[in-house]
Amino acid sequence: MFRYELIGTDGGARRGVFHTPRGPVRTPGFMPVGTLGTVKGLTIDQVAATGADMILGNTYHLRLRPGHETVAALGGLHKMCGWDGPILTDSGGFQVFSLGAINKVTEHAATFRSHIDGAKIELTPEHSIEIQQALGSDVAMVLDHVIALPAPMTQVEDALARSIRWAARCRDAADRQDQALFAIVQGGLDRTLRQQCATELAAMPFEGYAVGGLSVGEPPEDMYTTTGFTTPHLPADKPRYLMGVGTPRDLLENIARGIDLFDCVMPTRNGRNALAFTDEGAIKLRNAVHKLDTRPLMEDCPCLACRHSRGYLRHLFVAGEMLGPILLSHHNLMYYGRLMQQTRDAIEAGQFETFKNAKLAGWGHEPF
Ligand SMILES: CC1(C)O[C@H]2[C@@H](O1)[C@@]1(COC(C)(C)O1)O[C@@H]2CNc1nc2cc3nc(N)[nH]c(=O)c3cc2[nH]1
Ligand SMILES: [Zn+2]
Repeated sequence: MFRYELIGTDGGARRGVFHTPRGPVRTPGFMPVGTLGTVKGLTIDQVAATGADMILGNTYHLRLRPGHETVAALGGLHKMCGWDGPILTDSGGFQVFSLGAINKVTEHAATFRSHIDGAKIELTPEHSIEIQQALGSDVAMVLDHVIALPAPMTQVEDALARSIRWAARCRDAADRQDQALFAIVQGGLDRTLRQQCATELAAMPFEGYAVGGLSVGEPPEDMYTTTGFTTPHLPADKPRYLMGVGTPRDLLENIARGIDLFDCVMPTRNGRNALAFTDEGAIKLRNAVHKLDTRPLMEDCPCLACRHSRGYLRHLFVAGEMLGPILLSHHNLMYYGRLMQQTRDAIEAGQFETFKNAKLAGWGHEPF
């Protein structure tokens, strides 16, 4: 049902395919974030046109609204959204700690109040799996205990140990052949803790392995270092997914360190805020400098925004027209999708290092 096929490597970079019952996921690959069953502002066909093979949904958000039983009654996440490719759902581990109002963590569960109506919700490893099964995602994530960095070492160790125990409970609860379960490595920025955690989870039967606890505000170099000493301890025959990452530079730096899959709100969130990703770095469309610019964002981009001029896009944002965020979200996801396609080609050609350096040079020093 689920199989990771390693096609080739170039240094630390891997070119592969993650085979799933709903189709193949080309790696390295980027997953657009569809938190509430929609990639904000885009139709599912527009998302497909960006080259995405798999999209992400969120257990925490969908549990609160419209509710996992409602999603199930509407035929499950795929049918409800109209996406018949693979869907990965995050477990709620991160959202409870980043969005959930006052939460309490015991061995049994993470308890929080809904940020929507204040209802008290108890998220156990078993309940997270139950929700993800009701949503019908192809890949489920274990429930983990994510803590904000920086944190005292004792707190990092405590959350790490709980995350491993919760991963085992998720493994026991996840009994569907058609739904993969990915483990999540924690351990802060500590080399020893990360390697211990990766090794312990690698000894358990998971279909994939995520590196969690990063992209939480740490300096990019610390993220890259941490990924670099974690991936060698993950199984080479399973996909590796770096959660919540990142900028185009983050993607290439982490692909160089053995990461296969990514998700991040940046392309869509920044798109809604008039920031465009291009090979020359970020373009802030509200800037007056674009007022009379007749050029598209990028000459060779097939997206919906690049049929128009920068001047028009700026006008849409200045006027507060809803088309602005829609067009720029499409461009940014197309940029990420094309970047991943170019990366896969570069790895196959044994040119990844040259390709990465050329991209970094084009993006400049403070790219995004
Ligand atoms: C809260 C919100 C919407 O999620 C995004 C975004 O803000 C923001 C805030 O600032 C940026 C960095 C741009 O990204 O951080 C989030 C992206 N970083 C991230 N997502 C994660 C999801 C995770 N899920 C689980 N189960 N376990 C994890 O350890 C985990 C770690 C993660 N790290
Ligand atoms: Zn474009």
